[in-house]
Amino acid sequence: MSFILAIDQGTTSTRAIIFSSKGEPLHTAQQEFPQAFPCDGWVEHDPEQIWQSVLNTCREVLAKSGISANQINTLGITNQRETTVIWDKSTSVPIYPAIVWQDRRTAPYCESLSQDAELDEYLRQKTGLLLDPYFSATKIKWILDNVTDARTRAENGGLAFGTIDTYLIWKLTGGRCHYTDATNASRTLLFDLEKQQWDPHLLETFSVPQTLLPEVKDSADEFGLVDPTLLGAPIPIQAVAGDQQAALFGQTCFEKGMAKSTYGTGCFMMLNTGETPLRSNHKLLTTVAYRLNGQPTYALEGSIFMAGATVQWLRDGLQLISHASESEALAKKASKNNGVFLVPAFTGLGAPYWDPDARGAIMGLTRDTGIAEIVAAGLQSVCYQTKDLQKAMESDGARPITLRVDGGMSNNDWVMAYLADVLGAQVDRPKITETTALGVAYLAGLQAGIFENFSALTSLWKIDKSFTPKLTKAERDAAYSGWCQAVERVRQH
Ligand SMILES: Nc1ncnc2c1ncn2[C@@H]1O[C@H](COP(=O)(O)OP(=O)(O)O)[C@@H](O)[C@H]1O
Ligand SMILES: O=P(O)(O)OC[C@H](O)CO
Repeated sequence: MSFILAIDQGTTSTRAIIFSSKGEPLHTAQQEFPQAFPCDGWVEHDPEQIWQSVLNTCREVLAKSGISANQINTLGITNQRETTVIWDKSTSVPIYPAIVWQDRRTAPYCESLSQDAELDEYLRQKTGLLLDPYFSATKIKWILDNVTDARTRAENGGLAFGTIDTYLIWKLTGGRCHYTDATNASRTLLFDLEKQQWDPHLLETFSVPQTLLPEVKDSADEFGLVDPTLLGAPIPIQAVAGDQQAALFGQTCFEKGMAKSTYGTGCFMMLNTGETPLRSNHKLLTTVAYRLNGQPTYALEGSIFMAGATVQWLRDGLQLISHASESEALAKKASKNNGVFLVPAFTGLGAPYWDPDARGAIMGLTRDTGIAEIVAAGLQSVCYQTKDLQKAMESDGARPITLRVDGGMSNNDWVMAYLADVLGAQVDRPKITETTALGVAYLAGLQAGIFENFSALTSLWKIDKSFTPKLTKAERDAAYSGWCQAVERVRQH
């Protein structure tokens, strides 16, 4: 019997899950950790608390499973992406809190470079990304520019940079290994997508010394052995992938044209585009989906900031519901075609608009509008935003042939049915919606020889429910055009 331990280090919580050799989640431990918002638009995590949550959940899941660390064949790490940590190599102590992907503090710096059309095009071609505080490069620069002596220490080789995967590998191996994988590297704004190496021109542009950077490995590779004093055995770390890429892998979207959309706090839609990177002309991101045996497979990604978070706002902000799941019954009661649109631009709009100054709005209110209509409009906004991404992908010449969904909000049947309606396409929900951890477990299992190949994994994907479109094209177009008009009214850029 083989066991795989997957660590899923997310934005608000850490999970450790033990999977069987058939990809079944057997035991789970989860721990939330604090978020810090020290200034308007700033979001920080304490890397030490993240590390403790990883240790705690790994120890807890082992203890409650009755499986000893010696019986764990392999370990995989999947993580919130872009979040930036810099630490001292000799003490392993971070020199500043982790700057989280949502943090907007470098917006003025990005703005100051935004007139440089040449740089913009260079970034698009080399990294597949765009100039935005979301990615790691400007966060690294901010730490080096603002922490006393940091730049000198970095230039002298005393500091290390990592996204969360890299920091965890460092800690788990007792400071022996400074690695990342190609999916995480491809989110830094410093990585050449085609050459698969750090780009010297971008290191210079963002004033990042090369000595800070980790070695970039395949997503299934040898990332070192866990220090046996931590979990009780030297478990090999054999897979690393950013969480959205891991979800694509867990959904077994191995063929060009297969897409997944994850509905958690935000929504991340990712389409496998095969072995050649496809640059978007519609502000989608080009990214590494996974890299195996030195060969990258690429993806097109659309990132939406508010999906489940809109439901949280309906619950905590407006107090219209007490539990996220109540939204489903309420939405069913809403009058049809009521003309109410909720644009959840609470922190601006993500793909394909990238408008940081847009703000939220509810439009089309009448005397008949009640709680049900507002809740339904909140849920529908997630579907319309996915439609925006689908359209952008199509305009880039990449139509998804399948759409597989996962994440907490995908359990809402009303939302998934409306999603199929708005997209005019079938939406498939698998039995296991914990696809992020599953994806990295699959990668670790491939490296450890537990799974033979992609077809062994494909056969493990099982459908829970398919949603097929019921609206006519005219109805679909009318609803979507109402959404587009609502978005136009909140846009600033
Ligand atoms: N039945 C539901 N209907 C609508 N939203 C839901 C439902 N269940 C969970 N959610 C939303 O999904 C999110 C939780 O999903 P999860 O995948 O755990 O997110 P994350 O990993 O980003 O924390 C929450 O924002 C919650 O509001
Ligand atoms: O931690 P999540 O699931 O919200 O995912 C965060 C993304 O990786 C950010 O790019």
